[in-house]
Formats: sequence, C-alpha cells, structure tokens
Amino acid sequence: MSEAQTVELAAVTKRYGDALAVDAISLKIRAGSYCCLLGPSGCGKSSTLRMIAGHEDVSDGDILIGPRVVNDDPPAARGTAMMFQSYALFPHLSVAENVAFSLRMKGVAKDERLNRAARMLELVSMTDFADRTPNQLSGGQQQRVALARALMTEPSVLLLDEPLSALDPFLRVRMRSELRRIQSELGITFIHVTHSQEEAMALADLVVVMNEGRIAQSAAPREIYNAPRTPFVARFIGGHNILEDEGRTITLRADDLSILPEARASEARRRARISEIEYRGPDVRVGLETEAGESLTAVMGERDFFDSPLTRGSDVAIDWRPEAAHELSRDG
Ligand SMILES: Nc1ncnc2c1ncn2[C@@H]1O[C@H](COP(=O)(O)OP(=O)(O)OP(=O)(O)O)[C@@H](O)[C@H]1O
Repeated sequence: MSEAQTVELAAVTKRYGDALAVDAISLKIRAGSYCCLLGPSGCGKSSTLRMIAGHEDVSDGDILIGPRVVNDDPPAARGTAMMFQSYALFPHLSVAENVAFSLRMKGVAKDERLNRAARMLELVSMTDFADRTPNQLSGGQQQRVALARALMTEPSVLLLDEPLSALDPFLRVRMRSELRRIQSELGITFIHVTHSQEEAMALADLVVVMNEGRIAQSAAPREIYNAPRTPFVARFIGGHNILEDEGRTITLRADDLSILPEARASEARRRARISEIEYRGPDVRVGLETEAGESLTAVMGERDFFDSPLTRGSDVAIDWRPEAAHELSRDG
C-alpha cells in the first residue's frame, strides 16, 4: 500500500452555472485518519468528494494531497481511489478478476495480478468467494469486492461516497466496523461521505458537518456531540435541546435534562408538563412542554425511568447541571 497522505482544502469553491454548491471551504485531514463528511442532502458533500477525486473541476481554491496541489491532475495521478454507492462490478467476470481488473488494464502479468487480488480479498474476508460472479453474492459481499477493487490501485487516500446506504440496517452496522478495521490495518486516509450522523460518529476521527455548501463544524465525534457549535449542528446530530436561557442560546443533551417532582420546582430551572412518553428499549424518551412554551426532550435510562415511572399529562420540574449547557453561535 502507498503511504497515507494529508488532504487539504484551501478555500475550495464549486459552482454549477450560477448555483454555489461548495462555498470556499477550508479543511485539513490528517494522514492516516478517517474523516466523514456529514450533512443533509444537497449540502455539497458529494461535490467536495468528487473534486478531491478529480471527477469534478474546482471553481476556485486549491486541493492539496500531501504537499502537492492536484487541481489540474487527472484522477489516476492523484493517489486516490473512489468507492461508489453502486458497486459497478462487471457481471461477467469472477470476483478475483473484478478485483484484478485495474492491473489487467496496466498490463500486469496474470499470476501477479491474481496473487495481489487474493491478498486483497483476504483483507476484506472474501477469499472463499473468489471464483463466484457478482450475481452470486449478497449486497454486503458485493460491497466488499468493490472495496477490494478500489484498494488494488494502492491509493494513499480512499474516497467513499455513501458506501453503506444500499445495505440493510443489520449489514450496515457490520460493514461499518469492517471499514474501520480495514482503514486501521492499511493506515491510509479514508474520506467517507454520509448523511447518517450515527455512521459518522461510529467511524470518524474527524467529523465535518456541512450545511449549504459550508462547514458548520469540524471536530472529533465526542466534541461534536458534547459541544455542537451552532443550532444547525445540534439539530442535525440529534439528541439535543436548543433553548434560550439567561439571554443566551444554549444546547443541552437530552440525557442531561433531569426530571424532578413538581414539589421541587422552587429549586429547578423550569416547570413543565409531560406531553409524550416513548419506550425505546435501552431508554425512554420523554417529551416536555415548559410553562414558557418550549418543547424539550429528556432521555432516561430504561431502569431509571421505571424506578419511578412518569405519566403523560403530569406536571414536573426540570433542571440541568450548569456545565451541561453549551452556548451556541449563530448558524452560517
Ligand atoms: N452536476 C450538477 N449540476 C448542477 N448542479 C449540481 C450538480 N451536482 C450537484 N449539484 C447541486 O449542488 C448542490 C450540492 O450537491 P451535492 O451532490 O454535492 O450534495 P450532497 O450533499 O452530496 O447531496 P446528496 O446527499 O443528495 O448527494 C445541490 O444543490 C445540487 O443540486
């Protein structure tokens, strides 16, 4: 495998005609790290990935891979490889031949290319399927083959565009841990586009949350979760309340909100009425309407909830530790 490389974006902009898809974003991705570009549909994450790959021109700004500006390099000269959402395997070739295909194009001798393909199939735990054709594989298996094929070119940066979105939820979680294992075994840089905050949290060293062509926040998953910077980030990653408190806009994790008996209202920060109770297995989500008309959510561990169950329509008091509140900046 090649050596891992840093990827740096310096004020990178993408326009399609008059439409601004990516708006002067700057970002440094450490060599050998796992980065997730996260955001809702249309926020510019795929355009960003395609510009790094060289499948899309940069309208403005620079893309650096390692020390080199690659804006004008063709995709094959960048040391990147791309894995797509649709696996695009050749139906008439065996798994081993699919994986070895890029080497065949380069004129590498058959023995050597099949040897290298075998090593790659071992990495993705597909050795036993080498002689099958793609239509004899499950979705998850096809995806491993596509991953092995992308890695055959020995990229220093692997780009993955929604690689798990076609899988059922069970397989998605399994492949997620496989991706992480493969990335740490190879030690190369992975840049993975997703709209799933759960996927980004589980995989990434660096989560880059995008909104309307800009970076809303880029940080380690725990920092994003514990201290979202803007209302957009807090809403998008979920599990947070946003409220006005003492002239500030603050965010509070739903599991940092304590529900107290109404009798303790004098020592609590808000009075509220329980509007909804949702059982979710490991925990229970409690919807609350405060006297001031705010809709808040508390999440309690399943056992804690049933130690002293609450009922819909009852009046309670709510409180939080001061250190659980984080002040938000404005969006944009
Ligand atoms: N080839 C194109 N021509 C014109 N506009 C485009 C093109 N590709 C993307 N766009 C627009 O640019 C914006 C960003 O698109 P992009 O595909 O990068 O977003 P995304 O975050 O990856 O969304 P999704 O998750 O839906 O793929 C969108 O408004 C989209 O409509």
